[in-house]
Parts: sequence; structure tokens; C-alpha cells
Amino acid sequence: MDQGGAAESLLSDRVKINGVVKPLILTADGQFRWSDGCLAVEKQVLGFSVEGSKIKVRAIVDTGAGICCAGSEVALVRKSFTFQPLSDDLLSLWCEKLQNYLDSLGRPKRLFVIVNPYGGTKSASKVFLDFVKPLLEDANIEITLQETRYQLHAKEIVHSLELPKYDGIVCVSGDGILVEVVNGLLERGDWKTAIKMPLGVVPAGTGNGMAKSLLDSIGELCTPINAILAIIRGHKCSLDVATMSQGDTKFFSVLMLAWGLVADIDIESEKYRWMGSARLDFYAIKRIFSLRKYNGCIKFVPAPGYEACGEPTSAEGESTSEVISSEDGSDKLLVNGRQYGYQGADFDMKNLNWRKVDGPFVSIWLHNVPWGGEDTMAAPDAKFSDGYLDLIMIKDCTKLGLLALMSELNNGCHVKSPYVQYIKVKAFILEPGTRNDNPLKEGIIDVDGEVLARGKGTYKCDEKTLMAYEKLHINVDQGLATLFCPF
Ligand SMILES: Nc1ncnc2c1ncn2[C@@H]1O[C@H](COP(=O)(O)OP(=O)(O)OP(=O)(O)O)[C@@H](O)[C@H]1O
Repeated sequence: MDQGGAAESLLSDRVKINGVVKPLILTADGQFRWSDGCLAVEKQVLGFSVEGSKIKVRAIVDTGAGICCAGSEVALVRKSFTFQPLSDDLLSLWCEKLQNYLDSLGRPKRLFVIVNPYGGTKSASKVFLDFVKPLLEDANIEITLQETRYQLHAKEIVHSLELPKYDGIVCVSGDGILVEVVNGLLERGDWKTAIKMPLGVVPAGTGNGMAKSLLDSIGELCTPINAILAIIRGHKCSLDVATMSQGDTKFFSVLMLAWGLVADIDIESEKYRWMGSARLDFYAIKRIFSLRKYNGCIKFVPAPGYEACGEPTSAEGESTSEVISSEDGSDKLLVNGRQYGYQGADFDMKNLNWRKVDGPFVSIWLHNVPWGGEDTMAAPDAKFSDGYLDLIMIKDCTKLGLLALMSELNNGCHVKSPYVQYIKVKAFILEPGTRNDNPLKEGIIDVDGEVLARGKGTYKCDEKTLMAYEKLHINVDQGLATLFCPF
């Protein structure tokens, strides 16, 4: 038996496999090999347990064919491999070596899992039971489960969550719950440390843009199994957070903002929910044939290389609040005696290269990540933490041009249309106006799939929204949040 002296081997031994004594080796680069099999620990091994004098290694393997996992063409199946070391000492040694190797991978050990049983097709509880729970158990990850019971419940939960007890928060939901979690973390007094908590998302809503963006970035399908495997493997990446502010009211966005055509399609098509997913295509065609344009103005700070867009302008800062340091050292903001958490990126609004474009506009779309939903690659060049939002702007477009453009949203080629201006921005000001065919009607501002503001005469305009249909400031904090990612 070799305990690692030989090159590349952490442990090389003879063990019983199916009653026959065979050589087994664990290499320093994480290969677990025996005479008729091999597992790559990093990619395939989830965890192991001791059963009497045997060790059961639980893995996920690609069978290459056969049953599909939730639509995935790759047939991933859970498999276990059992072996019996020849003495108790060797059993302990194998456990130690395997555990040390798994520990060196920095995987999470305790996860707080939020399930929204009412999101999307109401499939989140089933996704949790079929994929999330069994795979987390295989990986020996301790689960604390909380189902959401009402809107904004997830935000409330993370407000008071004892974060040091967990290595990450997992949302089994659509994008809505992830956005609530980010907002909840950033509203905490200890937001600076809270927002470093790794966040995972397992697609189980109607809008699964973040899960799709993460998995598609390495060519994987957006399936619950691929998403939970990425979380178990524990790789992390940073994510830009955009702060939308109107005076002292803030909203923290991780996906997108839409105003004009895309917002109208997204929000007003709710009237046709009974049509299922066809409602979006149906309503898009309807909107294109009676196209609206909105007056207003946008100002932005372009990323290097995009300075030619728009006309030079200036932007006046609107900081009305004062950041104080509290006794516990956390930065809290005192506005009218009330304490807030994060207040947006530290930004000197005045001394930047602001540019301006005046309306009317057909559509303004700002994207933080490439995919807005599983079928919408809105911003093909968007990066998780480049510190910029991708602006997709349409001012003028023929109806046929728009139809062609919309049909390319699933592959991102719409940005090549001559009617589309596609640039990256660091900061953005939206001054939304009225419809240019009817000064009594205004528009809708859609942020991360929720209505941030509704103007006069819009669909459900009597419903209260977080912000008014007025000037809105947006700036980006590079890599503020952390995500579990598959790369
Ligand atoms: N128990 C509940 N009842 C009703 N709404 C809820 C409940 N729990 C959460 N919600 C709300 O459901 C919304 C959608 O959440 P989720 O992220 O799962 O899906 P989505 O794809 O973003 O949206 P949807 O599927 O509703 O179009 C969130 O805004 C959240 O506040």
C-alpha cells in the first residue's frame, strides 16, 4: 500500500470490489481509478459514506445515451461505487484522503434553500424533491429549507437570516426570488459581508434568465440537474449589481430594465396568461402592428469604445443622503431617522463623460447578463462582472424590421440589425415621457420582470409601484454579488 509517495498518487491500495480484491488508486489530480472503472472526483463525485466496513462513493455519471434528465440531451444519472478496504485502519485512511480531497475543492457544506412553490408552472417543490434534495444529500450537504408563502417573503427571510450558519443561499425558483434575495441582503446593516454570500439558482420559474445565462456560458442546458451540480461543485463568480434610484428609494437589479416595447410586451401580455407561453409572441405581434413610441431622454456614461453614441451632456448629482459609520462598524444610511443598507456604487456623477439621446424611442433595454429568459438572448455580449450594463436601443424601425428582429431574440442576432444600437454603459439616467401619439398616456418601467413604475393610462395603472414614472438613476457596482457558477 502506497500512501502518496509514488508520483501522482494520494493513496494506492488493494481493496475488495464486489468481493474480489483489486487495486484502487486516488491520484493527486483527483482521479479515482480501479481495474474496470474511473471517476473524476471534481466533476463526478458528490460525496461518500461509510456503511459497516465498506465505503460508498456517490457520483453522477453521463451514460452517454438513454433517459434524459429534465430535457437535457446528456443522460446524467446518480450512481454509487462501493469498495471495502482490507482493514479498519485502511478504511479510516481512505475516508481521510477522500474527505481531504473533497474539502480542498471548497464546496459548500450547509445551504439555505428557498423554494417558491407558486412560481412559474408551480413546479419548484417537485424540482426540489426530484433533483435538489437527492443530489444535495448525496453530497452530504446540510439543507435548511424554507418555502416562500407570499410576495417579498424571500426578501424578508434573508433580512434576518443568520448568514454565518450557511455557505450559500439557493433559490429554487425563477429570477424573481433571486432578485428578492439580493435586495434583502443589500438592505441589511451588514450588507458589505452579507452580499458576499454565494447565491445559487435552480430554474423553476417562468423567467430563468440567470440560470440560463450561467449554464449557457459553458454550453450546458438550463436544467435543474445542471444547476444544482454547479452549486454542489462550489465554483463561484462575481456578479454586477445595478442600483436603480429615485431620491431615497432604491431597487437593486441583477438582470435587466426594460422601457417601451419590451416592457409593454412583458407586462401587458399578462392579460393573455390563459394562452400559456404563446402569450408573449401573440402580444409582441399585436404591439408591433400598432407600434408605440415614447418621448423622453436617456443619458449614459459609455464604456470605453462606445463614446461615439449620442451627444455630449452633463448630469447633476442627486446625493441627498449621508452615509454614517455606526458603532458596530457597518455602513448604514440615515434618512429621516430611518436606517438603510447599501446605497449604490460610490459615484461622482458630475465628472464623467455623459452622453445623451433624445426620444422618441421604440424600446430601451438594459441588460446585466446575456439571457433575459430561457428563450431570450437579449444581450449576447453581456458579462457577469464587467462593471457595465448592455444597452439595446431601438429608436426607429419598420414593422417588418421589428418582426425580423424579434424572431432573432433567441440567438442574439437582433443586435446586428441596423435598427438596433448596442453599447455598454457604466451609469444611466432614464427620463421617461409620454407616448408620442397620446400625451395622456405614459409607459411602464419593468425591472427584473417586475413593474418598477407605471405611468398614466397604463395597464393596471392604479396598482401601487415602488417608484414613480419619473427620472430614474442607474449605476453599476462591479462584481458586488457572488454566484455559484458552472465555470
Ligand atoms: N407563496 C407565494 N404566493 C404568491 N407569490 C409568491 C409566493 N412566494 C413567492 N411569490 C412571488 O412569486 C414571484 C415569482 O417568483 P419566481 O422567481 O419563482 O418566478 P418568476 O419566474 O420570476 O415569476 P413568475 O413565474 O411568477 O412569472 C416573486 O415575485 C415572489 O415574490
